Amino acid sequence: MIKLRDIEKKYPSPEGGEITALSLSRLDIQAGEEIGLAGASGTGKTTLLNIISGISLPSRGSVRINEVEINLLPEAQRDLFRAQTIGYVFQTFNLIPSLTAKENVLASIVFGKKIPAQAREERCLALLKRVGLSHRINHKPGQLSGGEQQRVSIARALANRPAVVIADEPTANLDMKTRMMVLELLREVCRENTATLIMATHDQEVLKSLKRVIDLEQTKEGAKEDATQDSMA
Ligand SMILES: Nc1ncnc2c1ncn2[C@@H]1O[C@H](COP(=O)(O)OP(=O)(O)OP(=O)(O)O)[C@@H](O)[C@H]1O
Repeated sequence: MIKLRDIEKKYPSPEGGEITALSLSRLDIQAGEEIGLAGASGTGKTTLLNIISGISLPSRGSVRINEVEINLLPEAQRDLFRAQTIGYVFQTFNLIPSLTAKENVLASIVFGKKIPAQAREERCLALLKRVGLSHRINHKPGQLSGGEQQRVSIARALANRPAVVIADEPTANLDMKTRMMVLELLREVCRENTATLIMATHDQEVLKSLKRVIDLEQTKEGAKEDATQDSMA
């Protein structure tokens, strides 16, 4: 359901010339898969997540999600497609500081779907309950722990019942105990919603627990031309 072909992402270098942030000949991801993205700092993990989600466009190549070539969509349509299809869990949570946990989740429901206000509210409360935060719905991000904020951001990412959940280092800012709990929660809720999960991480324990890992370091060095080859960790 996700197909990437001949992807290249270049950025202008501050010193002049260009930086190739990502070069990937082919990547296919099936619906419902759980994928880990590995590779040292700077190998292009965030770049790839941003390209899959349509946050940024590749310099070359095509990105198809459910047969829609998102890199060809005008920006407004691409934004709507992303809001309806993709849930993004950011490393730094990216919650709106002035809104409560419930309002943060509510704010991310796409109004284009014409969901009645009461149903929206019920969905938010159900998601916050699912992530174990029924007792914190009126807390603002500054009144929540790191693990709690990350759980709000998971609830928010799922608010539109996305087909694809993208998580960029979802456990990086959490302590050891919270890390595995947040990770398991993320995987469980994706399974319940039959959502595809794509997760960039440096965490070797997390990578070991995943069936399919794509190592961008290897693709970058040319050791592995085809990133669809899996590494069973
Ligand atoms: N806007 C930009 N302009 C110029 N270079 C950029 C830009 N964004 C990223 N890069 C470069 O592209 C490369 C890939 O960056 P990216 O953030 O995707 O790496 P990453 O694998 O996610 O790293 P990390 O594990 O440290 O988060 C890096 O070398 C980075 O310096």
